[in-house]
Amino acid sequence: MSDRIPLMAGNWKMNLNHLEAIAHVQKLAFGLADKDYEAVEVAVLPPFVDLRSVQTLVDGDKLKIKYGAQDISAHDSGAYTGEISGPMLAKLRCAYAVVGHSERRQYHDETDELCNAKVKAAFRHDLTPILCVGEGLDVRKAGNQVAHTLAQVDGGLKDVPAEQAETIVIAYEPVWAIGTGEVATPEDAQEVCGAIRGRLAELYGQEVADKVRIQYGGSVKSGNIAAIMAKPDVDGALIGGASLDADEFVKIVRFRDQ
Ligand SMILES: O=C[C@H](O)COP(=O)(O)O
Repeated sequence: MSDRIPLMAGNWKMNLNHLEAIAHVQKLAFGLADKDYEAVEVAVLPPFVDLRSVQTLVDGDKLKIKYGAQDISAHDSGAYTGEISGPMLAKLRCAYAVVGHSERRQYHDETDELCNAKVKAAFRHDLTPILCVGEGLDVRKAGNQVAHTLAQVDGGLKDVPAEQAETIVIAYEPVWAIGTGEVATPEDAQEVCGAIRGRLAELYGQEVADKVRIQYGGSVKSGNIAAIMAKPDVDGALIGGASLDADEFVKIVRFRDQ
């Protein structure tokens, strides 16, 4: 039995302004106010402009909800218009920074090389990267999902030492299942999450591989989370659309109640 603590992270994407963010986190806090969820770590990943509001609420009310950013610059400062740096996120006491979400790879041409630089930038500032990997529909149809995803893992972790790698979170998100309602089967999720852990063992040894949390992402809802979480190599979920509904997100966090 794994002692990895599941991580349920809500990726709000480009939704909820800073006022809506406050109302939303208050609803989550209310829904998670008892002790039942303590064995699950809960995080929200709001747009950058919401982070200060979320920080103020979490600090002020001593909430256990963690928060992080949806992206991070590979650079620490300088003439990079529009970018947000690791030191800025660390100053806001972010716990996490998402790296290489498929929407960044698709719409902003983010490569494995850039993702690797962002992973290192996050570690430089004590932020935990959530490295997103996963195949598109064409790759899945060709049956190459494992090789494709492991190449992204290799690229993202290049020259990352074991003591950092053991703290990373990897999110397996088959692109064809994101926002489509098309959820991967628990077996699909396990196939690739298990392969990712196997690759981590090859790269860093089994002890490190056993510490890394691997999430599944793609049309997760309260109705399918329990079956996905029953798989041995799935340690949580990266939740998009369903995380915008506070009641639904709380139900996902409480997957063990089902
Ligand atoms: O980061 C979250 C994923 O892209 C999944 O999004 P979704 O739950 O809306 O399918």
